Amino acid sequence: MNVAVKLTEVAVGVILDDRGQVLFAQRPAGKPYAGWWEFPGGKIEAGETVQQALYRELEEELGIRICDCQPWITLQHVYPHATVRLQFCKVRGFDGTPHGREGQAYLWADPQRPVVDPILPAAIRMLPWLSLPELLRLSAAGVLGVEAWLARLGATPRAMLVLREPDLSKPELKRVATAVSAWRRATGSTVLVSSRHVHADWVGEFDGVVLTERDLLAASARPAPHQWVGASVHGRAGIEHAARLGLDFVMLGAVSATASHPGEPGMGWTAFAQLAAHAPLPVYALGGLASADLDHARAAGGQGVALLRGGW
Ligand SMILES: Nc1nc2c([nH]c(=O)n2[C@H]2C[C@H](O)[C@@H](COP(=O)(O)OP(=O)(O)OP(=O)(O)O)O2)c(=O)[nH]1
Repeated sequence: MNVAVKLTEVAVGVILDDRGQVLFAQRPAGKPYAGWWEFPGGKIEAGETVQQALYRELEEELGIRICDCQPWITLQHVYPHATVRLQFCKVRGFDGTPHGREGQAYLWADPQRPVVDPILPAAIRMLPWLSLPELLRLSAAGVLGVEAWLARLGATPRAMLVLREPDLSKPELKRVATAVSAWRRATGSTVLVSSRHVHADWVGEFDGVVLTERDLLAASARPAPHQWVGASVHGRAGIEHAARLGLDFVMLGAVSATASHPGEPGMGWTAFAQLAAHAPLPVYALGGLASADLDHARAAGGQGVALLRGGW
């Protein structure tokens, strides 16, 4: 027998300052999980949108009026007291100075070294995702030429890079991978390698892997022991499988027409938003984009943009 689960809808604000710190709030006495830390927010009332609920909650709790708020992650969590659907939004702009109007404690902290403890289980999942950049660069030696791309890479400061070169010969790949490893060490950058290359002996040092959609759908567990595991996907099935495996992000595309697939129009921002704004993990927009598209991606609930030609 199917028993319908009552879902409590919650709007949550991940409030960021200019230094990348986030605002944590302590749950007050009298509520479930009293004393635990969370991101500010609360239940969505009948007839409210997520943004309206968040505006109201943050004004009531913190005395701030938010003015820059975008959807980010949506996930469900089963607690003994309730099954909640949490819609986490990134808040980058607000008027007023946060102060605990209902007597709760608040604290700005670095999400990588939060000084608060314990943090609610559903909120703690956001912390590693908060260190993902908004701009993910895909290597472009195949499309720009090895020498031209390596020169541009050398002039690029610390970044997160995906090494993915389907069209290079083995010796070219080896040369590119050696140069990427040296750049990674020199800049303190993070390098992920496409799963199509991961077993090659030239691969060098790297920090994670990005699964092709085919490798993702064939996997039944998160590949170990990488720090970061992402996947390239084309739709809902890929997003859902990546979330089931506990991956860190997906790249979803193609959003716009790309030079590598001429004549294919891309899904467009509306279709991207329908998938990204409800995804339970960070989603990068991929395909025919430039850094100027970052605002579109943010507004559509994306983590940011993944750039191939447009990144160099
Ligand atoms: N605000 C917030 N709630 C979270 C987070 N993570 C998480 O699992 N939750 C859960 C805890 C609660 O079950 C639910 C939020 O409900 P709540 O009781 O705090 O909401 P509220 O402020 O509207 O409460 P109330 O006035 O109706 O009592 O979501 C988070 O980071 N922030």
